[in-house]
Amino acid sequence: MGDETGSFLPNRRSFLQLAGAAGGTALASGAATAQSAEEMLEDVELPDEDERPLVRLVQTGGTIASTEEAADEGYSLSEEADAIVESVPELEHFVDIEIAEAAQKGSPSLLVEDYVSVAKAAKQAEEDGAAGVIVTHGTNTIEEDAYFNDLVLDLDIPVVFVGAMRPADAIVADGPSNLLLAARLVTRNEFHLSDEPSGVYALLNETVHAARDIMKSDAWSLETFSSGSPGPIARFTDDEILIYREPGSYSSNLSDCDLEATPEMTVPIVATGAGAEAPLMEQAVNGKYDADGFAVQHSGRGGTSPAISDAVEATLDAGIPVVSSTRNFDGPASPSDEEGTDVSMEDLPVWKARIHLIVALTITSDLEEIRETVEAGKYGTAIVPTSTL
Ligand SMILES: NC(=O)CC[C@H](N)C(=O)O
Repeated sequence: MGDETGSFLPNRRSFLQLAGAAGGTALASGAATAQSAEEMLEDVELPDEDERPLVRLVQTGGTIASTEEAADEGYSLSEEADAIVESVPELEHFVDIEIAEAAQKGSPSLLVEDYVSVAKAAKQAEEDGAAGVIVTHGTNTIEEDAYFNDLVLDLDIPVVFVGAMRPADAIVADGPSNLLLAARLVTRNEFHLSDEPSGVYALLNETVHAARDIMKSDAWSLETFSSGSPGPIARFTDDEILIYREPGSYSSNLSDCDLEATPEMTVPIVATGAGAEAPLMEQAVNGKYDADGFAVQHSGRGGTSPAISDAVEATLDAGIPVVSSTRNFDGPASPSDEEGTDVSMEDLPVWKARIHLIVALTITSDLEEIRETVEAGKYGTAIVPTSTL
């Protein structure tokens, strides 16, 4: 791709002007308002039709694909993908958008097999010569699907998950501008890496996060995505994209996993709390429940209720892998201990630790090797081991 690829797309200011000219960005914007946007486009330098980069849009459900009518169903009713693209009539002048559907569901209803469908659609997009992939997604579990894809994919093109906190027909919908910025992102050279995976990202509210680090932090606010201490990868201003961290993948590369086997893995989450118990672990130890592994949410740097501690020990003795994360929003769980009886999932929340274990278990069920798959990621750098301080 040439150096100028990114410049085909309007900057934030001209996008806002265009959106204003289009009479807002609701799905309902009709022909008359689109015509005003056409007038605005006369002042912008447009690429020739055959120079527009191909971008594959993989659609799932969520608020970005819903109208206010669907509020009672938790914004899980999907609008057709072309309606979402039409809500940004300016887009087609800059990129050639092709639509692929993965799963028409709100994100809490998505299954691991749906994550596999997204991964396959992204691989197909690369094979078809796309410059990048945009996945429209509900924000509730966007971080799990994005992390899964970051683990299993090894693509030359970037994949960016976009969501919205306001439905498509809200007075100030955020989906359309997120979609436009996602198109800008995936066509930028900085996000096309040649010697390592180009990475999976999540974009909301003009900010770009690494799939490994992103977490939804607020159930209502537009500014809900947070990467905690590692911080976002980039953000858009009127004229620029400001890049704070090297683009690329921050996850371990587990693209040698058995993708088709991931939906078959059973990995329950066990969360600690005062007097909390772990009946599923006990059943797994007694052969009454078939689990491939467990993801345990500790308190602080590490520590569970006595019943969970006992159940973890018995589960590990039974040869069933257990990984440990912290319920704290930021900062890692304590490093794995030297006896190899624990796999620390660094700062991954337990729901992402579970996704990691699901993918890793298709490669190995050896605890030490699972630990290596975690440590192969790019979470921070411990320059002085704590034990030497
Ligand atoms: N803002 C959203 O997208 C959240 C609700 C939505 N149902 C989801 O799939 O996550």
